Amino acid sequence: MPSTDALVDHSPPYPDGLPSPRTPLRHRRHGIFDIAFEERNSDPTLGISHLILGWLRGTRGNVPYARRLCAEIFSLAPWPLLTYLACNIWLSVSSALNLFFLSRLLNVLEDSLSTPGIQPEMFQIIAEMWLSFALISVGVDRVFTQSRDRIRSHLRAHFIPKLIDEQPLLFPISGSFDSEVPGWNFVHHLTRKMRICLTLLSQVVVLLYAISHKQSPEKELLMTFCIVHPILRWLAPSNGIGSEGYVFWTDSAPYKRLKALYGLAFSPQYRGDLTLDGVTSGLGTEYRKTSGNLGIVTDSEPYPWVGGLLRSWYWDFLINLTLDLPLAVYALTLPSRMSASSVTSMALLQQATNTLAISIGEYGMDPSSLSELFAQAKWLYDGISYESTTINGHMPYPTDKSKKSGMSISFRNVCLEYPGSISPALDRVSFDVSAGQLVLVVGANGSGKSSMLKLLARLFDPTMGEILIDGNAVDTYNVEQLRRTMVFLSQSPVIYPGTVRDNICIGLPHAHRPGKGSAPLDGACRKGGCTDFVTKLPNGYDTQLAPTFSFENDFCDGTYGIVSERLRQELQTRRGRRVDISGGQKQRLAAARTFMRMTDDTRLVVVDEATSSLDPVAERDLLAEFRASRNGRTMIFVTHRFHHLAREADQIICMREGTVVERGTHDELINLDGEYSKLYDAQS
Ligand SMILES: Nc1ncnc2c1ncn2[C@@H]1O[C@H](COP(=O)(O)OP(=O)(O)OP(=O)(O)O)[C@@H](O)[C@H]1O
Repeated sequence: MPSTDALVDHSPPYPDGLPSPRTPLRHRRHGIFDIAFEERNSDPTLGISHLILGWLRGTRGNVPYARRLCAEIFSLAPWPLLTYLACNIWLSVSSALNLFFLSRLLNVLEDSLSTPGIQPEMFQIIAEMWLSFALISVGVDRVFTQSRDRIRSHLRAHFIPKLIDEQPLLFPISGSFDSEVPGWNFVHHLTRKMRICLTLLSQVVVLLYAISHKQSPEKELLMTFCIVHPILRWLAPSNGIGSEGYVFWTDSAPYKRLKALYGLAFSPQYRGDLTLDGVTSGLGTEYRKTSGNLGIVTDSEPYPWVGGLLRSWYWDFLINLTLDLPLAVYALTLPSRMSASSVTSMALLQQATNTLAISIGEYGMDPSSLSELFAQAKWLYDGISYESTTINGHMPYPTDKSKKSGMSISFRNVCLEYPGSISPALDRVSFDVSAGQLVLVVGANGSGKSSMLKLLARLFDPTMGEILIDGNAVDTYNVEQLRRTMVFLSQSPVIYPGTVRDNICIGLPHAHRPGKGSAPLDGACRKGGCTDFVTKLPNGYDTQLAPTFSFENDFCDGTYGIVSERLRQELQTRRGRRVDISGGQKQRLAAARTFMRMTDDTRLVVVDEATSSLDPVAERDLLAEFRASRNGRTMIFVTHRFHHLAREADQIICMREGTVVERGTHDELINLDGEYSKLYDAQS
């Protein structure tokens, strides 16, 4: 298998520290959806001790990372962090405090009912405290947001550059961080856990306090009934699905088709092509027909809050029943003792029980376990200290900087198999390219031309065989230095989010970045054939080609609520206009980028089918510019339209199905009447 970081997903298959699932998967059906989940702890005799032991075993290894992250965050932003924690503590206990004041107020009310006209100062104190409490809550809310944003800014500024500096193209970021601000998820969920626990604790204390201060004989009974609901809610067994997470999918063809039709009808990106493809009507009819095929089914996605998914119906029934138990018992069994005061007390107790139930529900919904959070801390430090698995040699390249020459390349029985593919992309490929040669690589689609060239830049390593550069195995050289001497213009050039200037100068060290209107930038632009269209852009080199940021996501597209047309236009002007450029212009811009990167150290230039969108004149001019910049460098062209390069090439490598079938000059190959002559004739 090719040993390459770009190919191999290094993110842990299962979060470090979590027990690796050994039990078989269980499946359930929910409407048109299939659900799969892992059943943990199927042996009931192992019980809770097994769970705790498993948790400890899984988490222990990551505790040092979590501790290190906590310490690092504290040293980065001590005051914002302390403020954030203090706010969290306040917000945790505020609902309990609220209840406490309410209970005190009701007690005073009760007392004043039995002894009219007393305790006006008590009323005043409670009212003042209540008001201050409300005011403090407003303040805390704002300070909470500010401290949160400060911590996030510190984390972003601290961790992202560290992660980016460590071989950004190779580190498998996706799957390891679920936040744009590394470390934030850890802080957020850890404090959330603390908050939920504190909330629960304070609410239980207030509830017990409220009950214990009642001077009624049924106190114990009440206390029991108030606690039954939360306890039941906590302990009610789930049917296995909710305990660790689950995946769901559907095989329903009509449902998938409905989704696709919806996407076609409402996604602006398809509009133009749909019209060109003649799909201007009939989508509605198709939708109606498919909808009929699907029928009336349960198609709400099986999220945990969907009724009946997590617990059996009788547990849900019991939980609901116990919610109103205190009031029901009070009303049914003790009617003789009911008074106005006991009704208000009951209302209070009921509210306390409900709040507690909500908090417990929130605890149950908290998706991240501590072990996952600790594993996230480990991922972060793994990312920072990430070392590429690509073998990095110690030999500098070029070995002799003063000698300006091209790169000599040899492939010896090179094979490449992409992970998961059924046939090799390259099968025992061998050839030699001398320094300074102009080489043409030709062959049908999928014959392995691009794969072969990517091996030179060590985007992948061969599965078998050997590649030599200037007579030495490619992995004896320092990868970075080797790559710096190669310039690639690829088949589908990417336009990066940024300005025209950013796009041409990307990859240049900051010190070498040209200023406004500098000669190297103008030169690269001219050689790439983009001077004309760039000068016509609204801001020339500084035209933004794609937005550098976007807040368009599932929740928000820069608007909130129902906005007027005037507001939309305001947003449009403020957001800045995105300039779209054509496919050919993109190729020209990418070519300019390639010329910009050519320096005295460049030993190899690879142009991989990079002129497919250019008009014939632009293609001819661009290839002429490349040839003019040869200057002793080795140059490899991959192209399907090669007749005007064929005679000039020192060597033509002709490929078919991952192997080199013919190799030589044009004159040698054309008379063979083989693959090459077939391809050549097809162009004429
Ligand atoms: N990243 C990849 N993962 C898996 N398979 C790949 C990958 N890239 C290429 N392939 C497969 O490898 C084979 C060779 O592809 P390659 O792109 O090298 O051919 P090509 O000669 O450059 O084709 P074209 O002329 O269409 O550009 C193809 O079968 C392709 O499907």
